[in-house]
Amino acid sequence: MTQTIIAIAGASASGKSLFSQTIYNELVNELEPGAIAIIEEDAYYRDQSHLPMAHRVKTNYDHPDAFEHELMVEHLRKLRAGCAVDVPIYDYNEHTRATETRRVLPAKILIVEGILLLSDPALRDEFDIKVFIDTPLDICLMRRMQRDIEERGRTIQSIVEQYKRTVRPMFYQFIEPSKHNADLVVTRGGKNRVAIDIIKSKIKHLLQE
Ligand SMILES: Nc1ncnc2c1ncn2[C@@H]1O[C@H](COP(=O)(O)OP(=O)(O)O)[C@@H](O)[C@H]1O
Ligand SMILES: Nc1ccn([C@@H]2O[C@H](COP(=O)(O)O)[C@@H](O)[C@H]2O)c(=O)n1
Repeated sequence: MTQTIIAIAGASASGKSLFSQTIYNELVNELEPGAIAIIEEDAYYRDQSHLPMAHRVKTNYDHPDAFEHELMVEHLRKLRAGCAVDVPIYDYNEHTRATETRRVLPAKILIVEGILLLSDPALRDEFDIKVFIDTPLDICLMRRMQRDIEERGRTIQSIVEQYKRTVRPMFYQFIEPSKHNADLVVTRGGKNRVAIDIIKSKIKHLLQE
C-alpha cells in the first residue's frame, strides 16, 4: 500500500515534470520493483468530450474548477488502502481525456505533480511531503512556448492569448499563494541537483524505516 505521497507543485513549465521524472528515473531501478510511482494532476482535467472544440479552447485550465480533484483524492485514498486505480490519460491537443486509462498500482512512494496541488485544502491533506518549484515566471513562459509548440499542438498566438487571459492571472490568484503551504521551496526548477538528491535521500530513508 502507498505510505508516502510527495506533492511537487509550481507554475506551468516551472520544471515539475522534469524534477519528478528525474527522481523517478534515478530511483526506479535501484529500489524494489513497484516501490515508486508518479501521477500527474493534469490527468484529472475534466472530461470535455461532450463539448465542441470551440468551447474547449475557451476553458480556463488554470482555475481549480478545471480539475476533477474529487476523483484524484479518491484515487490517492484507494492507493493508500492498497488498491490499484485507473488514472485518466489527458490529451492536450483535443483538450479532453483519451478513452484509455493507465493502471497505477499502490507503490510505497507516490510522487504527484501539478500546478494546483497545494491550493486545494482537500487535496493538500493527502500529502506527506509538499514541494514547490519556484521558477521565475518569465523563464516558465519561455519554456512553455517552446514545449506547447513542440508537444501540445499550439501556435505562438494561442499561447500568448491564453497566457494573458488565464495562465498569468491564475498563477497570481492560486498558485503563487499556495507556495506557503510547501515544506520545501526549490529554486531553479527541474535541474536543481541538490534538491533532487535531498528528495532521493529522503525516499531511500523512508523505504528503510
Ligand atoms: N532547469 C531547467 N533548465 C532547462 N530546461 C528546463 C529546466 N526545467 C525544465 N526545463 C524544460 O522546460 C520545459 C517545461 O518543463 P516541465 O518539467 O515539463 O514543466 P512543468 O511540468 O512544470 O510544466 C520542458 O521542456 C523541460 O525539459
Ligand atoms: N487543454 C489544456 C489543459 C491544460 N493546459 C495548460 O496546462 C498547464 C498545466 O500543465 P503543466 O504541465 O504546464 O503544469 C496549465 O497552465 C494549462 O493552462 C492547456 O493549455 N490546455
